[in-house]
Order: sequence, then C-alpha cells, then structure tokens
Amino acid sequence: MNVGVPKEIKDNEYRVALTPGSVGMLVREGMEVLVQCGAGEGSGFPDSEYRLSGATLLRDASAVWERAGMIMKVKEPQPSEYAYLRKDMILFTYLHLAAEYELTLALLNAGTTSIAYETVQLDNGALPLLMPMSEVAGRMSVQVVAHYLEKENGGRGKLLGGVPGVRQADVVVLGGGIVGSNAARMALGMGAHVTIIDTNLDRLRYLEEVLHGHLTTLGSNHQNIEDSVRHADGVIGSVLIPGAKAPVIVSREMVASMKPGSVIADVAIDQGGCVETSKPTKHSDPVYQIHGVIHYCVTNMPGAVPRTSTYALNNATLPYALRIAKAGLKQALCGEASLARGVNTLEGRLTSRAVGETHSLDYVPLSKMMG
Ligand SMILES: NC(=O)C1=CN([C@@H]2O[C@H](COP(=O)(O)OP(=O)(O)OC[C@H]3O[C@@H](n4cnc5c(N)ncnc54)[C@H](O)[C@@H]3O)[C@@H](O)[C@H]2O)C=CC1
Ligand SMILES: CC(=O)C(=O)O
Ligand SMILES: [Mg+2]
Repeated sequence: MNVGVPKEIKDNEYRVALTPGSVGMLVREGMEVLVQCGAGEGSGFPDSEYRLSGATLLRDASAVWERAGMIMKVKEPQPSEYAYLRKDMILFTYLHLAAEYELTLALLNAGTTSIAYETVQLDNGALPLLMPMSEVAGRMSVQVVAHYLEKENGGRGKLLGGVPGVRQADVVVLGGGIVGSNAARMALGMGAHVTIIDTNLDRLRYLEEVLHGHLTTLGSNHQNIEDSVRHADGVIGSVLIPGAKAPVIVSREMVASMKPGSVIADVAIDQGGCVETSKPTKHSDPVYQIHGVIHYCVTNMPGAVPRTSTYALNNATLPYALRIAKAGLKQALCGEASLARGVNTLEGRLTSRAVGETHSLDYVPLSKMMG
C-alpha cells in the first residue's frame, strides 16, 4: 500500500503526519511512502531527511493525494482539499466530524473511508491517538491563560501563583480527563488554586489522590459550574463525549458574570466547544472578547509546538499505520477493535453513531457493513 503525507495547510499548522523515522519504519516493511516537498519543514525535518529514510518526494499535494492508497494527515481536510477525496482511499487523521458538517458530507459524497484519530478507542475507553495531543493542549492551555491574564495582553493583570501575602489566581478546569489533568498539573505547579469539575466521581477521586497543591474537586452540575466560573480568573474547557458534539455547560449568563479581563481557553472547541460564547479561532488571530472576558478557542493548539507534537503524535499513530499498511484495512479492522471504533465513514456510509445523531444523518454500524 502507498502511504501519502501531504503538507498541512490549516492556519499556522506546523505538524506533519510522519517523521522521517516513521517513514523509515514503513519503508522497511515494504511500503512506498509519498511525502510532499516541504511537509516536514515546520517540524524541523528537511526533505533531505525524508529522502534518506526512503520516501519518494513529490512537489504537488495533488500528486500525493492521487497516488496514495492511505493518506496520513494531522488536521481534518480543509475545504480546498475536499476535491482530493476519492472512493478508493483511506484517510487517517483527526476529523472532528461532529463539528464539521461540510466535511462529513464531502467524505460521504466522495465515498472515502475515514478513520479519525480521536475516536480510536481502547476497550477501557481510553483514546490513545487523541491522548498525546490532549497532553500537549492541556499543558499549553495554562501558558495561554497565564499569558492573556497579563495586563498588556488584555487581561486583569493577575499572576497565576500570586506571591506571599497576595492571593493566587483561580483556575477552573471543566472536565478532568487528559487535557484537564495536564492543565491542572501545570496550573498547580505554577501555584494557582485549581478547581476541577467532572461528572466522573472516580476520576475526581483519582485526581485528588495524585495531584498536590491548592486543589478542589467538584461534581459537574449547574450550580457548581455557575459558582466556580463566576469567581474564576481562568477557565479551561476540556469536556469530551467521544465522537459527539461537546455539551455546552457554561452559559452566556455565566460568562457575563465573570470578571472583566478573565480568560477562557476552550480547548474542547474542536468538538464544538463547551462554552456558549465560544467560536473557533486561529493561531493567527487567537482571541476575542465577549462581556470583557478573553476567549481563546484555537482548534489546533498543538500545531504551535510542532517539534514536540509531531514526535508525540507519531509515537501513538505509527503502530496503527503499520498494521493498516501491512494487513490491509479490512484485516486490520477485524483484528483490532480499537481501530474499528475509529472508523467514521466506510465507502460512502456513515458508521459513527455520535456523528449521525449530531447531524441528523443516517448511519450504519461498522459491524453490519463488515458482515
Ligand atoms: N483545541 C485543540 O487544539 C485540542 C483539543 N482537544 C480536545 O479537548 C477535549 C478534551 O479531550 P480529552 O481531555 O482528551 O478527553 P477525555 O475523554 O480524556 O476527558 C474528557 C473529560 O470530560 C468529562 N466530562 C464529560 N462530560 C462532562 C460534563 N458535562 N461536565 C464535566 N465533565 C464532563 C469526562 O468525564 C472526562 O473526564 C476534546 O474535545 C479534544 O478533542 C485535544 C487536543 C487539542
Ligand atoms: C486533537 C486536535 O484537534 C489537534 O491536535 O489539533
Ligand atoms: Mg476543525
């Protein structure tokens, strides 16, 4: 099977789907790997390293898309890439289809088989291909909050950790999963007071045990969210229902109750966001204000630290890519339930229940299509 790696074209997206080292692994297994010239530059990998690893370098994105049996990307295809989608190809990348109606239709109309990194799911519920980027985004979100709390950046001029004799900042983390726990660890490390709110009480028990510092854990309900958000200097949105649109748990009224110059980083924006006033932003124009509250809603946060993110992503995706490329898709899906859960569309049919329910589209369970 040919594996193709086009250059990412989303705003300020510097990650690349395969490192030269990963290309070498695929080539050693007998695959041809087609890499677009310049695809790795943003992550610090020149074309020469890909050539040494055995990749075939192609100048145009169209040539990579046309010749590859499996396209590996980082971000969901952008509208200008929809024309490349075909029936006889596998697309393996982040997709976030619950927040991408047009892309969902484009995949269905083209008959493309797509596997979303973020819905590959182990039997215990863990999301192994989302996890590394959630670790990055969770850690970054605290840098974001600290940055925008500074006066010159529009914030209320508060230091996360305070100083002796002056109260530290209050950071509220909505959803204590991978993003949330990484955010909490960073914020606690900087001396902030952190409140983590989650529906999963076992998760809160665990977090209370492993995290140290000024930490409060709260069950997720309207009252707890309203009270916490009102007093927060920073709010980090990190709830997820895998594959589905994020539940909106912070209302416009709650945002209006926050102090001017406080900051919301809605990391869950790639699934639609968990704050009523959130709308997607780009690295080139990352924030806007509503009710005097700074909103940061960048959908590809890890793209800003590509050297870390590309390696972290490859650690997780390469074993799956090797399995698909070696065994072929059908065989790989039969042998690997976690990968089968990642399939969102198969040959023009929607196989994700969560996406079907979000967009009111018919879906067919994968098991029915595989016979
Ligand atoms: N903007 C960006 O660049 C990035 C965004 N993300 C996104 O961040 C979000 C979170 O991802 P992960 O932490 O990996 O997910 P996760 O599954 O590890 O954690 C989600 C947590 O939300 C909790 N939750 C669900 N409903 C809730 C509710 N109503 N109230 C409170 N808690 C609730 C769950 O119990 C779980 O603990 C996802 O949408 C993911 O795609 C991840 C990486 C980068
Ligand atoms: C998960 C995701 O959307 C990202 O890493 O950009
Ligand atoms: Mg998106």
